[in-house]
Amino acid sequence: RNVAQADASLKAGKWQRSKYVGVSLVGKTIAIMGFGKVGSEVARRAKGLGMDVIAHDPYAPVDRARAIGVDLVSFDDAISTADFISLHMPLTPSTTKIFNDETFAKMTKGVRLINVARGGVVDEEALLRALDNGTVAQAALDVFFEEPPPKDSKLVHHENVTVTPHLGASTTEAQEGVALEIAEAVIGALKGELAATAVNAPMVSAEVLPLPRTILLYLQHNAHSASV
Ligand SMILES: NC(=O)C1=CN([C@@H]2O[C@H](COP(=O)(O)OP(=O)(O)OC[C@H]3O[C@@H](n4cnc5c(N)ncnc54)[C@H](O)[C@@H]3O)[C@@H](O)[C@H]2O)C=CC1
Ligand SMILES: O=C(O)C(=O)COP(=O)(O)O
Repeated sequence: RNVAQADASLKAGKWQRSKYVGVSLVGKTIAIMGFGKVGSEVARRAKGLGMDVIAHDPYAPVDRARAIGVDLVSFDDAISTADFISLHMPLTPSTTKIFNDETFAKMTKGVRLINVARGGVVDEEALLRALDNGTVAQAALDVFFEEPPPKDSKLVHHENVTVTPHLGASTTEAQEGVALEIAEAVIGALKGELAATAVNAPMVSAEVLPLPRTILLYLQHNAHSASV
C-alpha cells in the first residue's frame, strides 16, 4: 500500500486513497537471490504470505530448499519469471553489478526489486533507467553503492523507491545476538578453539598447528592482509 509514501502524504495534510493503491502478494512469485541464512528466512515468510517462492543460489543444497517448498532455478529463470526479486547474496567479484542493463532487460515488466544485501550488486544507474522505463515498478533499498548515498541521489529521491539507511540488522534483539556471537567467538579463539566464523583465518586448530596462540593470530591476520 505504499505505506512510507502514504504516511508522508497524510502527515503533509493530504488524504490520497486512490494514489496509494498497492498490490497483493498472494499468488505472486518471489525470486530469492541467495538462499543462505537471510534468504531462506525470507522464503519461509513469503510462503506464509501465500507467495510462490523460487530461489537462485549456485551453492545452496537442493534438499534444504525442497524442505521449505522452494524450487532452486537458474539466474535467468529466476529473474525472468518473478514479480518480486529479493537480493540476499554476498558482494563478491562475480556478483558486483550483476543487476545491470542486460539483466534488467530480462525481467518481467513491472517487477519489484528489494535490495537488503549490498548496494554494489546493483548497477544503480541501470536501476534508475529501469525505474524510469517501467521495467522496475518499485524498488525498496536498504543498501547503497556508497553509504550514505549522496544527498542529491536520484535513486533515493525517486518516487517509486523506498529507502532505509542500512537497517536490515538493526533490531535490539539482533544487535544483542551479534554482540553475544562475537564475544563467544573471541573467547573461543583465545582458548585456541577453531574460529568457525573468522573470514581471515584458516580452520586449523592450535593442536594441529602447535604454535603459541598469539603467533597463530598474528599469522592469520597477516595471511589475510597479504591476500587482499
Ligand atoms: N542490510 C543489512 O543490514 C544486512 C545485509 N546483509 C547482507 O545479506 C547477505 C546475505 O546474508 P546471509 O544470508 O547472512 O549470508 P549467507 O552467507 O548465509 O547467504 C548468502 C548466500 O548467497 C549465496 N551466493 C553466493 N554467491 C551467489 C550468487 N552469485 N548468486 C546467488 N547466490 C549466491 C551463498 O551460496 C549463500 O547461500 C550478506 O552477504 C550481507 O551482505 C546481511 C545482514 C544484514
Ligand atoms: O551484517 C551485515 O552484513 C549487515 O549489513 C549489517 O550491517 P552492520 O553490521 O550493522 O553494519
